[in-house]
Amino acid sequence: MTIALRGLGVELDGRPVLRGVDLDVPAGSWTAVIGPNGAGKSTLLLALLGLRPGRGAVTIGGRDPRALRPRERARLVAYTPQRPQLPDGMTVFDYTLLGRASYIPYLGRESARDRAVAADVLDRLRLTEFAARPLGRLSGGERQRAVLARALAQQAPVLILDEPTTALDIGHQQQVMELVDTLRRDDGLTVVTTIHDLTLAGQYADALILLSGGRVAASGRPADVLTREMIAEHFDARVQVAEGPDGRPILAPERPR
Ligand SMILES: Nc1ncnc2c1ncn2[C@@H]1O[C@H](COP(=O)(O)OP(=O)(O)OP(=O)(O)O)[C@@H](O)[C@H]1O
Repeated sequence: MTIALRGLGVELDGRPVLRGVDLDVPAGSWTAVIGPNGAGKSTLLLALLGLRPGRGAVTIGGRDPRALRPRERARLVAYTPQRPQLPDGMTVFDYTLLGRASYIPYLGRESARDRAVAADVLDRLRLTEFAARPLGRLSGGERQRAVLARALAQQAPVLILDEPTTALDIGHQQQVMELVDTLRRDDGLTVVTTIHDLTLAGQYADALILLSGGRVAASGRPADVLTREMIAEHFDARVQVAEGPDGRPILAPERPR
């Protein structure tokens, strides 16, 4: 499902946070939104969901998400926020089932299929052993995977993830990114994610969009965006950029001498 933004502008508290942002995400591709703290990345994702009013046009599969009812939106787009509020007393399984809410009739109960989908997602995220555990008794990384489980249970064709790997160790980072990529390839999901780990972004995304000061500073293939000069200019960081085995860039921080 294609996603398009044209001339997006968002103001918060009377201050421009995004200005003139254009974005095209082809169906079945993965775009990573990168940029320094405060650049507007999370705001961009909320605008894609139709949850941040602003100027310009937003379409997902040709439809304006701002015009959708919550149930319709939930079937079209699954979203994980950067800092989700979790009901600490709820079990991981019941929380994952919340992802099925848009399929459950009003005043109805979840079906056997809803429970099967939730169980399958927990299995794929290696969370089955935590299914009966309340969310308040999970580690930070386990909580983050539970949030992803709820989103994947929605089985929406578009997945929008705000910093999905921040609390994860390197093994779980790889596992989550691989799972998302498998879903993209096998089920044709369209993925947009913010991510601070630039090497990880470059390894998985088809395209990067670099936001800086609310504007698009660069966009394109990872090797074209993740250059030493771009990182210095927009992140004020010194890095070495090496070419990985598949031609994708690998960044290593370099201490100033
Ligand atoms: N609800 C809000 N009201 C007012 N200003 C906001 C609000 N949310 C974000 N901002 C401001 O908008 C700018 C962009 O914020 P945003 O969260 O989109 O940045 P980000 O690129 O996701 O940052 P980070 O990497 O730190 O998560 C920041 O200057 C932030 O202070």
